[in-house]
Amino acid sequence: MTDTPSSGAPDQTEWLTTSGGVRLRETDRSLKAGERGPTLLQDHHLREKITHFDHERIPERVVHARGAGAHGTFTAYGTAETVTSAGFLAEGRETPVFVRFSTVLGSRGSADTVRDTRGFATKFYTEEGTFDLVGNNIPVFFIQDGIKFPDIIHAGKPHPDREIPQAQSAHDTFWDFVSLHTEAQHHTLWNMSDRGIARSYRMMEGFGVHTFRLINAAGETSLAKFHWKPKLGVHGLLWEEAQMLGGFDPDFHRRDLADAIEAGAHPEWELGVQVFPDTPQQTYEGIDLLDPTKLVPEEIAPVQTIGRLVLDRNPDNFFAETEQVAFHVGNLVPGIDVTDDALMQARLFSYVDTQLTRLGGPNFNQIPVNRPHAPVNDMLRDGFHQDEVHRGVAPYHPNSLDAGCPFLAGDPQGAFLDNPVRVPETAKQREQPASFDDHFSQPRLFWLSMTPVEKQHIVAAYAFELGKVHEPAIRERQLQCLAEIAPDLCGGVAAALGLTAPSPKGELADPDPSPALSMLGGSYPPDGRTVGIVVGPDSPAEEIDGLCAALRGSLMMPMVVAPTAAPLGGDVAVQRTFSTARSVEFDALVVADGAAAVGSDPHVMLLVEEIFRHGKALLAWGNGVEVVATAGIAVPAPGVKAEESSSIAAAELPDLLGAHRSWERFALA
Ligand code: HEM
Repeated sequence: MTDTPSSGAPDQTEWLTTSGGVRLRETDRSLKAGERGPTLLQDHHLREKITHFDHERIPERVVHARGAGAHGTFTAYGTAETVTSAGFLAEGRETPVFVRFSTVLGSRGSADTVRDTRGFATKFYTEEGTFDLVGNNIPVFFIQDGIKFPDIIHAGKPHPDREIPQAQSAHDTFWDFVSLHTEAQHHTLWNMSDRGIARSYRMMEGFGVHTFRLINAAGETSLAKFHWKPKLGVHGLLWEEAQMLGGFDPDFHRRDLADAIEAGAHPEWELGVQVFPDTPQQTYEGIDLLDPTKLVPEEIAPVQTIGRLVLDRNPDNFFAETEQVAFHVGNLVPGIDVTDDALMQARLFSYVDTQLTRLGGPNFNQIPVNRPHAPVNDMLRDGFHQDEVHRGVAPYHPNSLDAGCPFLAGDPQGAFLDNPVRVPETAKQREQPASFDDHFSQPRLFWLSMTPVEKQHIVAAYAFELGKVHEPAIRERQLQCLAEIAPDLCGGVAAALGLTAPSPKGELADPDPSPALSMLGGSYPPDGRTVGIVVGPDSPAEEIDGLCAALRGSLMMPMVVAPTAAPLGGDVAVQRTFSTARSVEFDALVVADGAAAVGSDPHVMLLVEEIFRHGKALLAWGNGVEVVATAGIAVPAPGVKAEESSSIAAAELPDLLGAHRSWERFALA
């Protein structure tokens, strides 16, 4: 587990030096007049060390400040070649990538497991230049026009007077805005679902959100939406787990990503596209493709997979890579272009603008993680943090002094060609299409597509969030919005708040549910799942060792939980003691033979009880079964089993973890 740094040997030379390379014989004591001082201004090493430290921090991102990154490779299937000429999507082409996952609202040091949208930004270092797919784990957005971005973010961030609450949407200003600006209701509903509290970055879908324009080799265009589909399925935490993790392990997602990669359980996604004809209306089946608060159900526009992403390397240095990476929606390659989506258009301005401040000037593309892998010859010169030593005398075009170089490329040389999309003859206006006024039919589609347990979680999430809102008028206004989405949703939330549910003012839409929107169903590999193994002092060390090896062999991550940190039997490492373990770290718990010796230790009882309550797999063998019984849990129950041996437990776990939880247990409760 990555409690300690593990990213390899430092790359410094053997001797400690100044930044000028002069070797130092002392770094613990400053240069003083005599033993007792004062300290001398001439101490260059002291001044350099302190000055550099004083300037170590850069501004955090104005949004998405908290994140974690990883390197990997994208391999194209070639199935997109009919719709785009992008070279990196040609069959078999392998492209290095860097991905940064993030939360939106919290500061750099905020907890990972808060209820929020997650960023999913991918930098493809293609041979034709850098392509950034800067997406989220939710396919729709709060606003239809980028001019509203400062408004939604100001509303979601902590209140400006006291700078609280941190990384939360459960407060007055957020609900004030989304209940007034009702186009935000669809995205908000996704946030209130278990998508808002992802189990892991590895278990999230990703979406480009906007509609892009693709151009193929023949110059034909189509419209498309990008989707990332995780190999491990889409899973959430329970709200109680998310809150507990905020205290027990605020770095839960960051740790999970790094640990899984280190354990060889490399996270994987398939990239897919929904492709639509590029018609003048830019609609599909009545859905406006330029409205980023709307999705196109997969049932009417299937996602066609076009490649595979594998993340297999942790960054060596968080600041250099994860913190300094600079994504930009305008980083496009030939074959992929933007559309007139007014949200996307504002983003084209915002990212570089903010990075000029965040990364200290205009040369941030020279930072290693941002450097294109394609050759660069850009005639951009000088400025803060200029690392290049440009040769020649003529950084202008045209010129005759540098032999006319650099040349402009044409079509056959792989230039990015601006697609000659027709701009309608029209007046300048601050307006939008009438279809953008429909704010409730798609949230209703989402609600109708949920399973009963997902609906239960959504009602509970609204009840929690609105329960934290102090202003009664805001709660009531939000309840009215819920009434426009679904009276049963509104009724459930109103009952939990002790309020009367209002009736809808508008007519309810009648969309066909989209089962693809549900997170439930399917069975997935157990890669990188953590399994706690509770042992007693006399548990069979060799067997425990074998169990750990078997779990690691199936890419799971065992953690032995023992009364003390002393290695079991002298050489089986213990990762958690009873007092440092908490159930929320584990996807499953195995109680080993020999554990009965600990009797009804309150930590172990709590561990077993929470694992059961949270619907996680709970296995025991030998007298470990007595521990489960002492905790008051009947064996067997769905996902709770007494096994004959540790090897049977190891064999059963992948299946039990495949569905993430024993959902039947919630129905029983
Ligand atoms: C569909 C809508 C949007 C999505 C999917 C999205 C996604 C993201 C993601 C994933 C990041 C984190 C990038 C990273 O990891 O470094 C980010 C950062 C950011 N986004 Fe957006 N965003 C959206 C809308 C907007 C809009 C409308 C604006 C402004 C008009 C905006 C401005 C920013 C800014 C300023 C940052 C910080 C960038 C940095 O400092 O590097 N975003 N966004």
